[in-house]
Amino acid sequence: MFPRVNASMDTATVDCTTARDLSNVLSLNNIRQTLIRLEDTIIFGLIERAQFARNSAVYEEPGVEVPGCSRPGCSLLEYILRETEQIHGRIRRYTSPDENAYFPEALPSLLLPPITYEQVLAPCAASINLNESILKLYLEHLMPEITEPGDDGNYGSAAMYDVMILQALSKRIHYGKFVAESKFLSQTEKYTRLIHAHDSEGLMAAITDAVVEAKVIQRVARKAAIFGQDVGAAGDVIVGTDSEAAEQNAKVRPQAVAQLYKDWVMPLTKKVEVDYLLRRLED
Ligand SMILES: C=C(O[C@@H]1C=C(C(=O)O)C=C[C@H]1O)C(=O)O
Repeated sequence: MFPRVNASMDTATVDCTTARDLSNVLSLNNIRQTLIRLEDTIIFGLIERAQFARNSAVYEEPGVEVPGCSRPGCSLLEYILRETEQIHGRIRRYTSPDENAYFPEALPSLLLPPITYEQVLAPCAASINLNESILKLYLEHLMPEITEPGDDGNYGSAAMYDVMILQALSKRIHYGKFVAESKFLSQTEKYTRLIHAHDSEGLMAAITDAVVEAKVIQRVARKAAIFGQDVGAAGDVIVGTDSEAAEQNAKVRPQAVAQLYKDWVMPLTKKVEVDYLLRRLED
């Protein structure tokens, strides 16, 4: 996805990186397209997770017994998340500037030769990681909102979808670094002034686009209603998309997804943007 300098040994192999023009990577339109695509991943993940009960045992410490976990007494979710990062880490996932690990201190050595990426972001980007807040938001707010209370024993499936959603949320929210860089480049003087004045509120106001935010909220609610429909072989929609039917029958409530974006996803994305900008001029 991001431009790389030395294609190293595996140019012909499948990787998430393809050479692209830098101005393309930082065009706000392209960044917005990526954010829109990530909405699909997040909503499909929520739909998958919502078919299972809350299954609190997955999150308790210690809940389900996981003898192999590197931290004694850790939850099943932590175990699956850590182990997933071990596998993905070996194939360079967390060397890409658009990926952030939940356990960055525990990343494994690489199995594939390293990639040198184009320096798209300022150096501070590497140390901005809001995953702790994302995990907290997921467990305390999102999980109770999208799942029915109870225990259906599907611990593995629940944890697997939790990991998928957590990774997608993390990518979406940390994409704020690219949004911020793009906005900084398009109005460098204005942002430089705010950065020198350490004006977080001014930066927050400058990056905020209320019209875009309103569209995001409307779009994700609509997507949740559409993706949650059952479609017959002839293309007939079995569950209606009018708002009442959608709320009642949807696999994940459209309003819950809209609320998630309004209260958490966009505010955290903007926090990433402001954190990045405050440090944008550091060496
Ligand atoms: C992503 C942008 O920046 C900000 C963050 C948004 C978001 O998280 O979706 C939306 C609008 C802006 O307030 C943008 O302008 O497109």
